[in-house]
Formats: sequence, structure tokens, C-alpha cells
Amino acid sequence: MKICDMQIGKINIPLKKPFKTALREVYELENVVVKIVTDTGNIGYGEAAITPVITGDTLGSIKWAIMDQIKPKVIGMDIENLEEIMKRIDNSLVHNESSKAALDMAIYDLFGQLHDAPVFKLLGGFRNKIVTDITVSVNEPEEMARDAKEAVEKGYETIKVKVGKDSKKDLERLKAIRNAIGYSVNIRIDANQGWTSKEAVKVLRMMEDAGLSIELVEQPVKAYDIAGLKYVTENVEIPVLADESVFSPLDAANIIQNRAADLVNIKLMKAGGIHNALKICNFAETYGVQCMLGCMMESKIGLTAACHLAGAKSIITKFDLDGPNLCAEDPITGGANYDEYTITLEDKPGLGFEEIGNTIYY
Ligand SMILES: C[C@H](N)C(=O)N[C@H](CCC(=O)O)C(=O)O
Ligand SMILES: [Mg+2]
Repeated sequence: MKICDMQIGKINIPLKKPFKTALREVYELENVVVKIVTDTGNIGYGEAAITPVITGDTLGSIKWAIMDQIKPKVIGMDIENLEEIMKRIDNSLVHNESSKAALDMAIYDLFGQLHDAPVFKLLGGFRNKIVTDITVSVNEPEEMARDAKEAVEKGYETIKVKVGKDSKKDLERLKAIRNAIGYSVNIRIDANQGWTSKEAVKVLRMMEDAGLSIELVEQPVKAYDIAGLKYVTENVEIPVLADESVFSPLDAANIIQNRAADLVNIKLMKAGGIHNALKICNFAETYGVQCMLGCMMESKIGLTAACHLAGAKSIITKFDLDGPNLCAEDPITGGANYDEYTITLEDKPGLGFEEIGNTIYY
């Protein structure tokens, strides 16, 4: 099964409501789709998220990285040479993780088709059912309380609350949400780098004292501020999860060995795909550090690849795989089966896609 063609396109999907974090506001999902065709007529799909404020990846840089830099290095290669293909992708250029992730997942899709097995089974086959949280965007406290209540009414057991815009108001936000939904639902918070380390310790201790019962706090400080992250980890009870501070396996090794965070959030768009994400899982497992599998604003293409990784590895114990749940439409048939918070992986070869809609190929 040899790679004979590679195309890219743009997928656009409307959102149910604007997605707002301390870093950015998104009004429509707009990402790059990769389609790899083989001489046997098989097709593998991948997705690169356009998230310039986190990964630096833009529409232009993704197109250029995939079509000009990586495509010429992998065209003609046989899918059975998975390791060599991954090396070529990785060595084509530094960074550009989202472009690499899109290609990586398309290659894994084909690798599964080659072996007539779903990717999650080839990688470990730990589970075929995953329960995701849902994200509540950062807004005025009353609006966030309404959004959280709506999610709880739909059956979500874990709510991920975006904070980090103004630490005093963040406390109000959490109080309003707890008042609205009570204590039977799990709340995790994500500051998306919005606080200084001292501010983070102050507000998190206030949340602890107010008995708000926060499961974990994600990326309280700037991505580069590893000393600040460690300071927060050492000075609050709430477990700290490193997100934007961990892209590569090496980043994960540094954070874990320095005990700068309690947990690590793996995203294919930061790691450069499943191949590198597996290295993070193995390292984290060696050190007994549990991982979350997260996502950017991605459609069901990227999320299906993430779900297959989540299905494979037991060290991934927390799931923030809600991209498709935040979209107003699902133009992808096949792939992971999303039924609100319950995601099921079927026994189809590869990633199991049938049709990818809303996409215009260049
Ligand atoms: C969508 C997911 N639940 C999420 O919140 N991801 C963010 C980043 C998403 C983005 O800005 O595209 C995160 O965990 O920081
Ligand atoms: Mg995060």
C-alpha cells in the first residue's frame, strides 16, 4: 500500500455558540483537512487545527509545511514502513506540530486499513468507550452558570470551565456555577495561561477555602513559565495539569522529572500526532503520572484519532474530547461515534471514516 497522492482542503463548521478562553475567541471552526490516497485506492484522513495563539500554526503555514516540505519526502512510501514515514515527517522541519499531526493521523488511518484493524486495537485496545467532559466558555458568571446547567441537564458528569481572564471574577464564576449545578458534578478549570503564579495561588486557595471542589486546574500560568507552574503545584491542593507547557515528549519529560505539574494534557496538535503522543504516554506511565487527552477546536476527524489513542492507553484517565460537541453540525460520517458525552469506537479498520463533508479541497 503505497502513498501516491496527498491533497489538502479547508473544513468549516458553525459552532453552537462562540468558544471563548483567556487566549482567544472562536466563532466558527476552520481547519485544514489532509487526504492521503494510496495505489490500492485506500484513503486516510487527518486534520490540522489552526490555533496560532497556542501552536503558532496558521492556514498558510500548515499548507506550506504539508504540501511543500513534507509531501515530497513521503510520497511513494509504503504504509507498512510506519516508523520510517514518521521519522521523515518529524525530520522534514521543526515545530509545525499540527501539520505533522494531520499527516500522522492519516497515516495511522491507512496503517489500520492495511492491517484490517481499528487503530485503537493496534495500539493497545484498552477500551472502546470514553466519556468526555464539556467546556463552558469564559463569559459573565450568570451566562456560565446557565451553560453549565444546560450541560448537566444533558447528562455531562464533568464540566471544564474556562477562567483566567480576571482572577477576582473567576472566583465569582465558579461560585455561580456551583450554585447552579450543585456538587454532584465534577468541575475542572482551565486558565489558559491567564494568571501569574502568585495570582494563581491566591485565587486557587480562595476556591479551596470556599469549598468549590475543583478536580484540577489546567495551565494556570504562561506556557514558558515552568518555575511558575512548579510554584503553583507546590502551593495549592488542587492538582495542576500542564497543557500549553507540554508539546513534545521532551517537554513532558522535563515537567514530569521536575515535578512542575501533577498531570499532563496530551493533544495530538501539540505533540505532532499519535506517534509522539505514545512516547508521552509511555514516559508518563513510567513515572506514574496520569494524563488527560485533550483537543483544540477540532472536528470529528482530529477527535477520532484522539479517541483511538484514548482507547488504546490506560494512562490516559481524563478526557477533554468535546470538539464535535461544541459544533452545530457534524459533517463527518463514520469515525468515532459521538452520543453527547459517550464516545464509542467501532470495529472498523483504521479510523473508520466514510465521508468528510463541509470541505473544499485546494
Ligand atoms: C476544546 C477543548 N475542550 C479545549 O478547551 N481546548 C483548549 C484549547 C482549544 C483552542 O483554543 O482551540 C485547551 O484545553 O486549552
Ligand atoms: Mg487547556
